[in-house]
Amino acid sequence: MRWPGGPLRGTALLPASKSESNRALIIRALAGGGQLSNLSEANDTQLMSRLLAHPAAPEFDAEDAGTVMRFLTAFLAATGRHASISGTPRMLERPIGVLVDALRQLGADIEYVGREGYPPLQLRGWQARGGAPLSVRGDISSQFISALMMIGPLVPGGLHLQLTGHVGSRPYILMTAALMRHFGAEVDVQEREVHVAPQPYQPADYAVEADWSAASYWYSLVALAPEGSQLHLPGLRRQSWQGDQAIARLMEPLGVHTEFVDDGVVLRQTSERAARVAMNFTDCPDLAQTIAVAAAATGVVVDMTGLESLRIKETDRILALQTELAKFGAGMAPEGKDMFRVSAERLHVQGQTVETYHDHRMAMAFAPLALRGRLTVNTPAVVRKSYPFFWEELRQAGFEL
Ligand SMILES: O=C(O)C1=C[C@@H](OP(=O)(O)O)[C@@H](O)[C@H](O)C1
Ligand SMILES: C=C(OP(=O)(O)O)C(=O)O
Repeated sequence: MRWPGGPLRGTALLPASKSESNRALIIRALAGGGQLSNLSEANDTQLMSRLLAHPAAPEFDAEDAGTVMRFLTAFLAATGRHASISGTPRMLERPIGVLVDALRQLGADIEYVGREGYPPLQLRGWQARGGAPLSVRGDISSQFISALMMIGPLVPGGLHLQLTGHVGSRPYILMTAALMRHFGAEVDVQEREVHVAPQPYQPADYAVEADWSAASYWYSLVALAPEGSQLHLPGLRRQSWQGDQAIARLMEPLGVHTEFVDDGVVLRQTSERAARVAMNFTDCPDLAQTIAVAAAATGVVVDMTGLESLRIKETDRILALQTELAKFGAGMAPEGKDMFRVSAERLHVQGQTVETYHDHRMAMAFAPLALRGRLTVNTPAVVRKSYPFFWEELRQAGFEL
């Protein structure tokens, strides 16, 4: 792919939020009704929708979708299903023990088919128990906590979670609480405690917002594009439940200003770039790849912390970033405990090929480098997980693909 030159301008279409969509689908199934509009086109959402259409199926394939694996396991357990649930080879390397332990304490009969602590799982019904507080680690994946919260209204006496460890991805926990309340649940989230009352969900309608994580790639494109670039992204809200709205703040030092307009945002490139910044991704891990590549390309040195969960996502994202950034003369070096410094003297884009490691975010995070030279992205179809029409939008924006 390559960019023909000149500023980047126009409007780009975003997919709807897959995190909101996948929560709304689970909650609606438990509420027994409600109209969901603007559901995501992402494969992760299409998959969730298809699987929930046949809840009595004997086998479920969560593919490479973490939210599907974790949310559906809790849903199937709490609704007393007898079924197996599996996924891609990578999914079988992503932990699920914290969730299984908690579900067992709530009365679910679950067995590991293979390795202890990992999918695939065999579910054999549930004899609901409730009442006692459950201690749940918050430092592996917030998806375990969200999964438990969503079945909370079905737990006799309600659900009481005590969160231990350093809680990551907290905005996703708050998003879960917000959507549950929208469907009539009573949820209270404190620093280390979550309470869900045993009050049934009510059917409700919900219109899903556009996806801020997907928007991050357009922020990066505006940051790297020639002077005078500006872009309109419809569908994003100023009041958002998505923690990845943090991209608006994180991209200021990389030279992108956000203006909220009636129907979304307008991004403008500014000439004000920081020489060096520190950023923590504990609350927004999915933005780390976007920022790492954009920082390397704009010459901003970024000290990144809060990256612990990146090693257990679609791929080991730290290793993938280090390997692929090195091809462009950029580095992501460990600096003491838990910190990585991204820096590049001068980034050279001259015909390199980016590997994507079955990770949609690797493909989309590196794509903006095409503004600086000819670039090949291997297995581009990986974007289907969250943003199936990403390449089509780039073509519309003027890229030669
Ligand atoms: O709940 C969610 O929708 C998500 C939570 C985050 O995962 P972790 O909680 O595992 O960090 C995030 O990375 C993922 O893309 C979506
Ligand atoms: C980590 C991600 O998704 P999941 O955990 O739901 O597979 C992601 O979309 O970046």
